[in-house]
Amino acid sequence: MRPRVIVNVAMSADGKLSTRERRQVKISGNEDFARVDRLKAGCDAVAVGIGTVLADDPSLTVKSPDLRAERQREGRPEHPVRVVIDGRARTPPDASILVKGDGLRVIAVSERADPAKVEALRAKAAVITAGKDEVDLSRVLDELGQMGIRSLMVEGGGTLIAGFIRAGLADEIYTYIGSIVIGGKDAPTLADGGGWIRESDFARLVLADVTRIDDGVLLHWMVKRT
Ligand SMILES: NC(=O)C1=CN([C@@H]2O[C@H](COP(=O)(O)OP(=O)(O)OC[C@H]3O[C@@H](n4cnc5c(N)ncnc54)[C@H](O)[C@@H]3O)[C@@H](O)[C@H]2O)C=CC1
Ligand SMILES: Nc1nc(O)c(N)c(N[C@@H]2O[C@H](COP(=O)(O)O)[C@@H](O)[C@H]2O)n1
Repeated sequence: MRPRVIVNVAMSADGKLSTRERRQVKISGNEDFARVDRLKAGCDAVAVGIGTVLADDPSLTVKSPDLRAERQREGRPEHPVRVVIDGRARTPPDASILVKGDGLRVIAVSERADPAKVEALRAKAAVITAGKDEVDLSRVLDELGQMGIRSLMVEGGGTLIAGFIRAGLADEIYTYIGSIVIGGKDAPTLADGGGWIRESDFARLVLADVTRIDDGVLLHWMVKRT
């Protein structure tokens, strides 16, 4: 059974995830970061693209000691399984996602990844090879499902999220819209890459909830199945 895919991003009022040079920006306030931590703690796994690892060096750990303790009481590991979608095996061996906090890591690579880099990563993570040039996200979800993962939070960035949407694999999207304008036509957005041209290809969403948080607003969308 494939995991349910829940996308979460924070964007500026003009829809940007970071600056045009891909520098991380604090968009969420404390209340929203706490919500993100709860969402992550409720999921079996959390994924980012290699672009986010190289730009932000996130750890993707659960930050709240109470939430980590709750997971352990429930017989779950302290942190969700941390997953990097990394076609060419470019994850640095000292990346925070590999060295901070206990628990399983999964790196999903394509057949084009350098075998020596893949072998080096195997010392720190389970490696899934799926897809010829790009990572085949559908196969990755199948493999994660076989590992018992039922829910996957996708934290970004925009290229990876577009990949999940394009493949029809995203189930829910949380967008926190903060009270800043970042600007720049080349700054990352929720769904980067080539985008879609035909209206029939656009993902269709149903608005499930709207909540004021900090100085912004949280939108919770369900992705319509076509
Ligand atoms: N505000 C927020 O909530 C967040 C912001 N960000 C920002 O996003 C930026 C990074 O985003 P991106 O550069 O778009 O990188 P990304 O994190 O989306 O990674 C994209 C890369 O993943 C690899 N990939 C392999 N297979 C793929 C597939 N099937 N589909 C898509 N990608 C695949 C490709 O090498 C691709 O270039 C950073 O500036 C970061 O700060 C990232 C996460 C959350
Ligand atoms: N939810 C949210 N709000 C913001 O304002 C952000 N800048 C981000 N960024 C993403 O959060 C991840 C950080 O992970 P760790 O704290 O290192 O575990 C990372 O993927 C950022 O891009 N998110």
